[in-house]
Amino acid sequence: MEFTSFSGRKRTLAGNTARKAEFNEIPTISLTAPQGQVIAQLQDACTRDHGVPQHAIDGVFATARRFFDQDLELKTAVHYKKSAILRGYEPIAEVMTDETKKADLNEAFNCGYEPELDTQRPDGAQAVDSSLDSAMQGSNAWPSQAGFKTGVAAYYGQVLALARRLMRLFASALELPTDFFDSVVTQPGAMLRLLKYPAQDPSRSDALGIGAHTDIECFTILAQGTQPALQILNVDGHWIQAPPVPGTFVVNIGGELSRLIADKTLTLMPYRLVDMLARWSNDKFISTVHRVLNITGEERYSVPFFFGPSYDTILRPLRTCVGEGTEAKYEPVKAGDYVYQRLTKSRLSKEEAETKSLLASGVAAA
Ligand SMILES: O=C(O)CCC(=O)C(=O)O
Ligand SMILES: [Fe+2]
Repeated sequence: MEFTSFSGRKRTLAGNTARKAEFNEIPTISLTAPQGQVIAQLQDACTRDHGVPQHAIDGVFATARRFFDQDLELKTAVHYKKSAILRGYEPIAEVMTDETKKADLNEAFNCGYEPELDTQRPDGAQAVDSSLDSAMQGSNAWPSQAGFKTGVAAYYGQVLALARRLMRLFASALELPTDFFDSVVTQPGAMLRLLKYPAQDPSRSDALGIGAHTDIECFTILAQGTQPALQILNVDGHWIQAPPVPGTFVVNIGGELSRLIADKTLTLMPYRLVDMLARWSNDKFISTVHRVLNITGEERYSVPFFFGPSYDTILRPLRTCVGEGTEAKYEPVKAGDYVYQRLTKSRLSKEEAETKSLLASGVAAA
């Protein structure tokens, strides 16, 4: 059995069931960065409160519940296929995250960065800078539900501030100045996703809430609800469970970092980083494969926040990750174009994708 990621990287699977693992059972990789500096900063970030108030976390889960509880008709008013950049509502079994398998057993809502959601926005910024040209240039599709945007915004602003803090740590871990990424995260490619997995028959282990995949952006800050269903592929090719720990987030991140978790408020999981950072770091940081299998017999909610640079950023292997016999493994790519291509692949048929790109380029309208 094998998993092939978007970039073509293959991982051998030792089996298809997940075993229970101790939370601190982690693969360890060593970061060759100035360890003292990185570790000190990580400790600082991990031992302080993660900074996201519990009421904002509770609020976004309550908002998600209210949204998903509505009639299908109200939800499909913001169906993602109506959006040029695939924002909005994804009904159950329409997205196929693992393109070789069946459609995902979840319903979801996606929204992206807007200055209005950003408590640290530059003064006066009202809208995303329209000169940030990329295939992901566009606006959110907000449902009419009262209080929806407010509930999402209260959480988005807080988790965004945490993500900017973490981005500085990654700069250090990549042997770059701490502020290296600051200018590309003022209007970041940052997508918040509300997810609801229905209760499924526990004997149906072939029905995946989300098929095996790697995330697209630089890292993901995941708030899990109460049901354990997330599984990650460890270095030996075994699926291990990643249960929710109250008061914590899961951050898809490199192994060494996860040693600092202890009982602190920021939970750094043994995931490696996700695809954009793999490209940027020239595979110094490799993305981790994960999936969701909700056989708890209960509904499950989760709220991932996918954080990456502004959509007009060109991702090319960083200078600290190439040279001296290390070739660049990836061609430069514009962040937003990369995200758009990835989202499209699991969401639209070939014909739909072609129509959308014609619309986006103005050809169909002409
Ligand atoms: O629901 C979860 O715990 C993870 C969701 C996920 O992996 C994703 O949306 O990419
Ligand atoms: Fe994911």
